[in-house]
Amino acid sequence: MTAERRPLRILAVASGKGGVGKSTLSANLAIALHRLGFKVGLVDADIYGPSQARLMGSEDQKPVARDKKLSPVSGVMGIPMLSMAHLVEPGKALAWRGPMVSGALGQLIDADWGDTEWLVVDLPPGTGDIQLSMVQKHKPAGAVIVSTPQDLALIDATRAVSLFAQAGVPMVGLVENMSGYACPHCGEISDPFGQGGAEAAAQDLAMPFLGRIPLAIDIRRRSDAGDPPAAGEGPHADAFRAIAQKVADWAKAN
Ligand SMILES: Nc1ncnc2c1ncn2[C@@H]1O[C@H](COP(=O)(O)OP(=O)(O)OP(=O)(O)O)[C@@H](O)[C@H]1O
Repeated sequence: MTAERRPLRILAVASGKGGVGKSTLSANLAIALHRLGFKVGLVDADIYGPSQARLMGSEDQKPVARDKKLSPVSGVMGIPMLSMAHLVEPGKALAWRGPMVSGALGQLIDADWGDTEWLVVDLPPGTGDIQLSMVQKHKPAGAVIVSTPQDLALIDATRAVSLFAQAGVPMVGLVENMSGYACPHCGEISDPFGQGGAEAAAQDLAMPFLGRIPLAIDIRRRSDAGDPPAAGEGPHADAFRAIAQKVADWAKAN
């Protein structure tokens, strides 16, 4: 009875640029952390373009509200989660201004998360209203930045890093996604976006490099089908687990 309830801590997953695989990483990271024994939940903070309901195979579920608090739905491996996709009709555009979006984000984050200890929050790309609301109101315990290896994405990633740094949010590290493509026919590895860019950028920014995820058809196919590779076995699951392990080490030390 006297045991202290552990506060829910937020792990923000962000990128400067869109389409670099932030949602894919967030879903797989949440699953990999869950498999490492962490009590994780997942919030899709991409209010205008939510994708986590699909990635986590929970599109058909509707959250209920109890005492004005939403109860999360259940994603892959029973991970509690919430996304605007659970609350609005599929395909319907949300024409909302900043304050409404910030209110919606608050409803998702301040839901009834039970004994969840870590909330992985998938942010929309860039440094706009949602990101500001996130750092000012919800104070993440740490941020993971996702980038592809090419220069333009890395410049944008640097901007995202700077937003969190200005707000005093600790950096967990940088993940390089879509690095190296293995041809499914001949096995030859090519680097459509260059190689090693994110690791070098992490060094320049004096932040840890958490690892790389290859550009792989299987990752796209399984994630888009609501069965993310981190939930299975194989080299992709191993790659996500290795990143989750580094995040877990950081979490234990902080
Ligand atoms: N490592 C990968 N290999 C292959 N496809 C990937 C990989 N990572 C992401 N994708 C695919 O790229 C597309 C964009 O990924 P995702 O939606 O995760 O990016 P995002 O950064 O969250 O995008 P947005 O800016 O729209 O929020 C998706 O179709 C996803 O399946």
